[in-house]
Amino acid sequence: MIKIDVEKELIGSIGKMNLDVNLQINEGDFVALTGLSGSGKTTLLRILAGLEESNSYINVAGKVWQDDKHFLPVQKRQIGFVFQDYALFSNMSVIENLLFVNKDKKLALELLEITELSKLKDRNVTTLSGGQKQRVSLCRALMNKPKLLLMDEPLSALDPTIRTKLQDEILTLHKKFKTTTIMVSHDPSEIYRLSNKVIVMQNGVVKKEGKAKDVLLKTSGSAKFSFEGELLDIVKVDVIYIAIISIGQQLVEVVLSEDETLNLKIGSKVRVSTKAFSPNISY
Ligand SMILES: Nc1ncnc2c1ncn2[C@@H]1O[C@H](COP(=O)(O)OP(=O)(O)OP(=O)(O)O)[C@@H](O)[C@H]1O
Repeated sequence: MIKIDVEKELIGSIGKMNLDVNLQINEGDFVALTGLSGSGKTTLLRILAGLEESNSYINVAGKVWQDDKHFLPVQKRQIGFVFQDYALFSNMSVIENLLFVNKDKKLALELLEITELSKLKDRNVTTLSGGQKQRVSLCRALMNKPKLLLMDEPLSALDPTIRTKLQDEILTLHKKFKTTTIMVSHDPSEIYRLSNKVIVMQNGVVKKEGKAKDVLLKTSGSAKFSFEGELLDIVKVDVIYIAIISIGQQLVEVVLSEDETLNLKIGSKVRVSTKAFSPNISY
């Protein structure tokens, strides 16, 4: 069990903001941390890692990492950290990056095998693609068998195909090593696939907590499905109008009557939903 009671006064974009988070996380949980920009997600990870001062109580598997008398420094907190920008040692090869953390060559080779990096093990990390670098970073974070793996938007710089592949590898590694994980993500499909618990932060506090299907799904009533997107354009074709909406990586067209176009503004967020097979659009 991981018990966290974090307090810190932050200076937010509209003035002072209290980061005030009280959580219990079970060992082996995969927690997704989400919420608007500036809500305190990265600061929470940094506090857990011991990179930031705060008034906090942090207890991991019965060991106090931090309370009003103790402050375990970052190198003693058995954590693995994966950042968006990889943070690899650029003068080293793939395997050297891993062995720098821990000399366990058997574990290093096993991690490289799972993430399909075995053939690249002697390559300098600067010659790798973004997806390969992030795999190395993930393997390196697991080399000291952390009690807690912290990942701050690890896949957000990668293109969608590579991203899905890395999600699969993260899942495989999580099943094998059962490392308790907290991952910051803004991507609902990623959160749904990976996590067994979602925490939504807003202005420094936990706004919602629960399983992805209870926290993230917005379909309600008789709506069969529903997507959020951005209205890019409305094009007139003969007597009808077609709204062009970007949803994730896709462009979607929805036919509208002239009346329906009146309240829509190009650039605004819209929701495309369907009841039975008749799509409608609301804003
Ligand atoms: N050490 C600090 N002292 C005071 N304020 C801070 C400190 N660190 C961060 N902040 C402020 O706290 C707020 C939360 O920042 P944080 O980076 O944790 O947000 P976030 O939810 O991770 O945002 P994003 O999704 O954009 O990365 C920001 O307004 C930031 O300026």
